[in-house]
Amino acid sequence: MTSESDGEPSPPPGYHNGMATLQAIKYNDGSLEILDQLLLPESCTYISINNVQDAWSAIREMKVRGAPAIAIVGSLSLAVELRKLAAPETKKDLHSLVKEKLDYLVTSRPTAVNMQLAAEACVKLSNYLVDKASVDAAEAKDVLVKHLEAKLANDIADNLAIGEHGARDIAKKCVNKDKIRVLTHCNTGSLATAGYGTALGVILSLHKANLVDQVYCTETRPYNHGSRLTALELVYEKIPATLICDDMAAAAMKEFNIDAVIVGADRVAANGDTANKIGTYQLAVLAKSHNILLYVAAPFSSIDFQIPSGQSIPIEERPHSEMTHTGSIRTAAAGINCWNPGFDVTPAQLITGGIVTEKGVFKSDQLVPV
Ligand SMILES: CSC[C@@H](O)[C@@H](O)C(=O)COP(=O)(O)O
Repeated sequence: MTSESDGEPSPPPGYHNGMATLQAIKYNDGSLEILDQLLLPESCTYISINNVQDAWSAIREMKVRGAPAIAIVGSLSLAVELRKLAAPETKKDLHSLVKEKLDYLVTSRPTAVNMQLAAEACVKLSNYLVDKASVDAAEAKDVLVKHLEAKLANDIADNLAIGEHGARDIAKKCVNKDKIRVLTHCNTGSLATAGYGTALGVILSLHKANLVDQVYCTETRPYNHGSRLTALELVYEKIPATLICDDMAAAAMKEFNIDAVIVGADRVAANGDTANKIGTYQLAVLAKSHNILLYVAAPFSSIDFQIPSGQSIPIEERPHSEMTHTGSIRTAAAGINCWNPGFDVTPAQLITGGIVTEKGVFKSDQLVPV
C-alpha cells in the first residue's frame, strides 16, 4: 500500500500551527470562529460567527457540520449574542429571547438531534431561573452564558471517554489479533466535534495503543466528507489509512479481513436504530454478511429517547447540486432526476458491536435515559 506520492504524506500548509488536532471551533471570551469545512482540504480558513444568524447559515451550508459540532456552534453563537446584550429588563424577556433564538437554531438541519437536545436543556435552565426569586435578570444571563460555553470542554471530555470505551471493547473482542483493521464512514473526528472525535476518536485511541493495522476510510459521496475531511484527519494524526470509494466497501471487507466498522451517529432512537450519513445502512448490511462487528460511537446527547424507533427520524434531503456537480463543474447528465438524502437509518439489530458512549458501550436494548 503506498501513499499518493509514494513518500511521507505532508499535510497542507497551515495545518500545524501549534494545533494539537485539527480544530473546527475556536472560542475565546465571546469570540467564535469556525474552520470553513467547505474549503478543506485545500485551504485552512477560519470565519467569524458573530450571532445566531451567522451560525444558522454556516450550519445549513455545512461550513460546520457533524452532529456534536452543530450543537456546539449553535450554543456558542447564542453565548456570543448574550454576552453582547445589555442587561435584560426582566428574566421573562431574557427567556423569550433565548427560546426564540434556540428554536431558530434547531431549524438549521433536521436529522442530528444534538442541537435540539441542547436547546431543550437550555430552555429548561432558563425556565428554572425565571422561577428562582433569588436570581436577577443579569445573573440569569450569566448563568445561561456559562451553561452554553461549557459545551466545548464537555464535548472534548466526552469524546476522550468514548475513545477509551470503544478502543477497550474492540481490543477485547479482537483479543486474538495483534493489530486491528477498521473501516469508517463520513467524518467523525475533531472536525465534527469540539476535538478528538467520536468514531474517529475510538480509532485514535486504538492508534495510541498501537493497535491499528489499517483504517479504511470511505470517500462518502456525494459530499466527500471521507476523502476531504476524514482522510485529512487520518494523515494529520499519522494513522495508517487507505481511502476507498463507497462502492468498494464489500470488496474491501472481503479482501482485507476487516475486524470492525466504526461510524458516528446523528440521532439514535430509543430502540437503538441509528441515523447517520447516507451509506451507513449499506455498510451495516455488508458488515453483517461478512461477520464484521459494527459499532456506533456517539455522545449520549445523540440519543433521542423521545422517539421509539428510527422510523420517526426526520431525514434531511440535500440540494441535488451536491450530486450533479463537483465544485462548480457539472458531472451528471443534465435533465436527470436526483434523490439526495443526507442520512439513512441503520436498524439496531445490525449494530453488532455496540453503541459506544461516554458512559460505556451499550447493546441497543440497554439504552436508558440518565
Ligand atoms: C461525530 S459526527 C457524527 C455524524 O454527525 C456524522 O457521522 C455525520 O453523519 C455527519 O453528517 P454531516 O452531513 O456532515 O453533518
